[in-house]
Amino acid sequence: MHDEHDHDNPWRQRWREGRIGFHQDAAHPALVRYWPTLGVAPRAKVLVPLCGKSLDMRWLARAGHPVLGVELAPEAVEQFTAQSQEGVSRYRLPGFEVTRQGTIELWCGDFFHLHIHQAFELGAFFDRAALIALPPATRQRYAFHLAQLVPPGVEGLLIGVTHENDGEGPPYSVRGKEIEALFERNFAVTCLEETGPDARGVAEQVWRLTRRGPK
Ligand SMILES: C[S@@+](CC[C@H](N)C(=O)[O-])C[C@H]1O[C@@H](n2cnc3c(N)ncnc32)[C@H](O)[C@@H]1O
Repeated sequence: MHDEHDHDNPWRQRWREGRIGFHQDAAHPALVRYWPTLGVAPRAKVLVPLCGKSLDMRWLARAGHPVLGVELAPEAVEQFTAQSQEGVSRYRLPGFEVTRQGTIELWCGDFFHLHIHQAFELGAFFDRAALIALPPATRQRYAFHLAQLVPPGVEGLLIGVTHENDGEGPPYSVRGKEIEALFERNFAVTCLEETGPDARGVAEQVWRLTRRGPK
């Protein structure tokens, strides 16, 4: 099987070469706008799959949430922790090298290897450019895996994009119908906002997902 940790993994190459155009220099505006409208408990731990070095994690931590980010590229983890003066501690878990800075834990490894027993106490999740970073078949695995990790009642935001070059990515264009087909079985799915296409024809959608099932 393809080893996601492989040095030749395309994402590892991107990070090594600094081709990280997806990174934003501030927390995502939709996180700031919509997070407070979710029913997430104040100190709930937030899972950030495929987290990169996103400042969304700093925003969530400042809002009082412990954060568990999962990221394949050690470069992303190093660059993230270097943004702050705060001390860092490191330890190993099966499949992951964990770096902790304050209330933020970055688990370096393959998201698909994150086991439900390692992901206990997750109270929310935030996906910006995670699902849409993945090709179609892997998106199904992602939706299923996320559903396995979070207990019923847990809420999260998912920020995706659509564009005209269907089939090309990342970022892949993932339309509303596909989001619903991927998640509806296990989540209540609501579109909160759709921004019109920008100059490159890329439109952004903000989704609220609530894990179904008895609490
Ligand atoms: C499009 S970027 C988005 C990063 C971040 N969410 C942001 O908004 O800046 C996708 C990230 O997922 C990471 N990644 C890809 N596949 C992964 C996997 N299977 N497990 C963990 N991280 C992965 C990549 O290295 C990359 O940093």
